[in-house]
Amino acid sequence: MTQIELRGIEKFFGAVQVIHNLNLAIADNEFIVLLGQSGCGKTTTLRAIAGLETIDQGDILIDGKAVQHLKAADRDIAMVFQSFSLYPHMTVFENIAFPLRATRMSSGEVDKAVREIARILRITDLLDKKPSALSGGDMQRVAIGRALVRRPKAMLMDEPIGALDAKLREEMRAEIKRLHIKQGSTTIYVTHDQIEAMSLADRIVIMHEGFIQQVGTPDDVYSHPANLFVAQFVGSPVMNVAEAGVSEEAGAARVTIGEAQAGFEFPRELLSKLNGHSNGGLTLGIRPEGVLVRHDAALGYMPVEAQIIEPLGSFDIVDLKVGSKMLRARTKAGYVSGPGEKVHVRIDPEQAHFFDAASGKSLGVRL
Ligand SMILES: Nc1ncnc2c1ncn2[C@@H]1O[C@H](COP(=O)(O)OP(=O)(O)OP(=O)(O)O)[C@@H](O)[C@H]1O
Repeated sequence: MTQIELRGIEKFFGAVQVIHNLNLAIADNEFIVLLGQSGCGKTTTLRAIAGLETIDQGDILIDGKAVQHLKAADRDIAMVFQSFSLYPHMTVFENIAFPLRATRMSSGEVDKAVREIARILRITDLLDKKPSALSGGDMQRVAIGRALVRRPKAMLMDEPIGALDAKLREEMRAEIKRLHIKQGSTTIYVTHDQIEAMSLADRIVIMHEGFIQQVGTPDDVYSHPANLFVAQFVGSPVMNVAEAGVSEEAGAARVTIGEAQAGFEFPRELLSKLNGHSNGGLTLGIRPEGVLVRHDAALGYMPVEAQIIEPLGSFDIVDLKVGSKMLRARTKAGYVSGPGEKVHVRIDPEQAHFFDAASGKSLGVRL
């Protein structure tokens, strides 16, 4: 049982504040991913939990006990870094056994513990090898084994697979997930890779410039982004955003973007749901899969010209000019044959997001 709670954490480096009033409660066995661009404060947060960095304000509680004044060694937390920090002169077995040597375990118990963790990580056949004989992925498996072998209260991982090539990263991602399901330890994982975050996390913490932007399940942050930053940070290709105008016309709501004369038809209830934001200061967000494209004219569809087509294998991303604004749509591969083709476009109201243009906050409108 390990719960971790961060309360009102503030951190300065000199005069620069890099963490602002950070609050987060992590449940037992939860896999939390801190996600954000380089420099947003993820690593500093992780190091503060581990005790490798001091904090200027706030409390770090492990199982309800404040630990911010404890040394790293007294917090019983293991950490895995991006660089493979193995001892080169020791075998894999000795590397994994190392944290246990300082304990009172008998050599028989150490042997058993190392073999058990090696079995879970599928590295039993590597136990007699030296790190120099291992691939990058195997080195990181050993580093994870060494971190887990003493059954720490929590596992912290800082971009543990960031240095591996794409194929290996994918493999290791699955491995880390499998390991977590099997071992079930409270884990905090730092990455700037949203696919890694989406595939691993129970909940994702999205950070920007030292502030938490949103905490939620992968589906929450993708389907209900709290603000424009999250909306554009999560999802690839990125969400289209455009300043929008909303008016009432013929019993329906009409949403215009990019100074286009014609607008997109939305259900009338949009007007009441926008709560007075319909007079301006509104930003529309729509993911490429919410931009619907068809060849022939149909009710509610606007004629437009395709600009650029990006084939991405199983689907294409097609740039469409709507007034002065470019909207990116996701279509079946080859659906639009080339630039200049005339197609018809519509925005799926159910997939539309509306934000306050000034604050960037989501207005929480669901149609
Ligand atoms: N020891 C330090 N001294 C001064 N500034 C630091 C120190 N460590 C980090 N910073 C600054 O604090 C901010 C947050 O850094 P941090 O490493 O936590 O970000 P990050 O999101 O983990 O980024 P990255 O993915 O690049 O590690 C950055 O602006 C960084 O330059």
